[in-house]
Amino acid sequence: MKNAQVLTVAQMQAAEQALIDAGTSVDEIMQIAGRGAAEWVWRVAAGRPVTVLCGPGNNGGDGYVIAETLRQRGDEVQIVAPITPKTDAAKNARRAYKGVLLSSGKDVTGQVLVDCLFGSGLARPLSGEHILMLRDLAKRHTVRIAVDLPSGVESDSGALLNERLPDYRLTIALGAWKFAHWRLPAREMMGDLRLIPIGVAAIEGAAQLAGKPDIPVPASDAHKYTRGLCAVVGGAMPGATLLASQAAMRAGTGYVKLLTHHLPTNPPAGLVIDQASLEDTLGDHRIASVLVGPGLGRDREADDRLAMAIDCGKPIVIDADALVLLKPGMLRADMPCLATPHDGEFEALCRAFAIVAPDRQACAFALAKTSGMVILAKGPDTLIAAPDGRLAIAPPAPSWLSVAGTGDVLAGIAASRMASGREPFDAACEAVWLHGEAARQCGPAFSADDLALAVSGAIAAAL
Ligand SMILES: NC(=O)C1=CN([C@@H]2O[C@H](COP(=O)(O)OP(=O)(O)OC[C@H]3O[C@@H](n4cnc5c(N)ncnc54)[C@H](O)[C@@H]3O)[C@@H](O)[C@H]2O)[C@@H](O)CC1
Ligand SMILES: [K+]
Repeated sequence: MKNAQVLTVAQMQAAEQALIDAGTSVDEIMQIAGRGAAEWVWRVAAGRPVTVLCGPGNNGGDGYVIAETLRQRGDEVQIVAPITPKTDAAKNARRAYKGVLLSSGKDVTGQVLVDCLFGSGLARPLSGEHILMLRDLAKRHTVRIAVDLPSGVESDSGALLNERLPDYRLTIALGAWKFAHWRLPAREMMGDLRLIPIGVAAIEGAAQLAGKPDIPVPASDAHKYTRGLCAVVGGAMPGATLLASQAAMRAGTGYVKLLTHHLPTNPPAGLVIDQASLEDTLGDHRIASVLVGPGLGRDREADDRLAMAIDCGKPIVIDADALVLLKPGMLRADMPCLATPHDGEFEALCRAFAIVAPDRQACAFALAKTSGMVILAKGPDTLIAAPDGRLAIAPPAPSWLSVAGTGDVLAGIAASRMASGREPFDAACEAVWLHGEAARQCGPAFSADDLALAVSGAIAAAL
C-alpha cells in the first residue's frame, strides 16, 4: 500500500531540518514550495487579480515567493502584509518581491485571496486585528486559497482556534500532509487539497493516510481456501450478519461461512451456512479470520458466542454488539485482533478498559495499547490506531454512508481482508478505503444492501 505520510508540526520541522542538513537552504526550500504553490494559484486565478496576505513567518515568506512568481508571469498581484517578516528566509523573499506592497488590508479589493498569514507555526488564536482583517479580505474576494493551512487552524489537531474563519476553494499543502488537512473540523473549510512536494523523506513513526490499497489479483492456481475462509459468527439478528457476510463475499476472500442457527431469509446461494454448534464449526483449522458482532445480540447466548469466537484463537474482527460485551481479560495476548467501534461503542470500550485520555486520538492509542487490539474508530473522522503506535487517518468518505447497516458492511470488508492474509492494521486501512470507494460508486441515497453489493466495484478500482 502506498500511503502518504501525515506529519505533526514537530515531524515537519525535523523533515525540513533533514533537507537543510543535506544541503538545501531554507531559502531554496521556500522557493520550491512557493513556486509550486504559485502554479496552482495561477491556474485557479486564470488571469483574475490576486491579493496575497502575508504574515511574519515562513508561511508569509511563501506568500512573497508566490506573489513574485505571479508578477513575473504578468498577473495583477498585490501583497497585504500587516506584520513585517521575522525569519531570514521570509525577509529575503520580501526583498526579492518587486510588486505592490500594502501594510493594511483596509478597502483592498480583488478576486482571488491567497492566505499566507500563518501556517503550521500558528501558536495561538489570531488576534482581534488579524481575524477582522482576514474575515474582511475574505468577504471582498470571491475565491480564497490557503497556503499550507488556513490561518486560524491548529495543524496537529485540526481544531479551529478562532470563530467564523473563512472557507477556501483550495488548500495547498507544502512538503507533506499535516493532521489538519484530514481531520475535522478543519478539513471541512479547506476545499480541494493539493500537495506540493519539496523532497521530504519518509519519517519514521509518521501517521499515514489510508489511501487506495494495492489489491492483488488471485494467483492463477488460487482456490477458495488459499484465498481465505472467513467465518462470520451469527446471532439473534440475522439481517446485520447477512450484510456483513455479503460485503465479506465481495472483498477478496475465497469463502465466507456463516455460523448460525438463526437463519436469514433469502441468503445468497454463495453463502455457506453452518448450523452446527459454534464450538465445532470454529474448530475448522482452515478458518483464516472470524467476524463477530454484527447481529450478535447482547444476551447470554451472545456472551458465550463472543467468548468462543475469541477463544478459537484465529485473527478476529470484533464489531457492534460484541464491542459492548467485550471485557478486559477476554482477549488472548498477541492474537491478531481488530475492533471497529463507532463513537458510542468506542466510549463503551474506553469505559470497559478504563481508558482516560485528552482526546479521541489519544484514547484510541491508549485503548489499542491496553487491549492489544487495532482500533478502527469509525465515523466522519475515522482513524486507525495500532498497539505498536502506528496511526492511519481515513480520507473523507461520502456522508451518504450515514445509514443503518454500513458499519456491518465495513466489518465484513475488514474480516475479508484479514482472511486474505492482511494483518489487522493493514486490513483496517484497506477496509476504510474500499468502504468509501463503494459508497462513491453507489452515488447518493443508497442502502447498506446496495453498499455491500458495490464492494466488488471498489475492489476493481484498487487492482
Ligand atoms: N521552514 C521551512 O523550511 C519551510 C516552511 N514553509 C512554510 O513555513 C510555514 C511554517 O513557518 P513558521 O514556523 O515560520 O510559521 P508561520 O509562518 O505559521 O508563522 C509563525 C510566526 O508567527 C508567530 N505567531 C504564531 N501564532 C501567532 C498569532 N496567533 N498571532 C501572531 N503571531 C503568531 C510565531 O511566533 C512565528 O513568529 C509552513 O506553514 C509553510 O508555509 C515552507 O516554506 C516550506 C519550507
Ligand atoms: K496560511
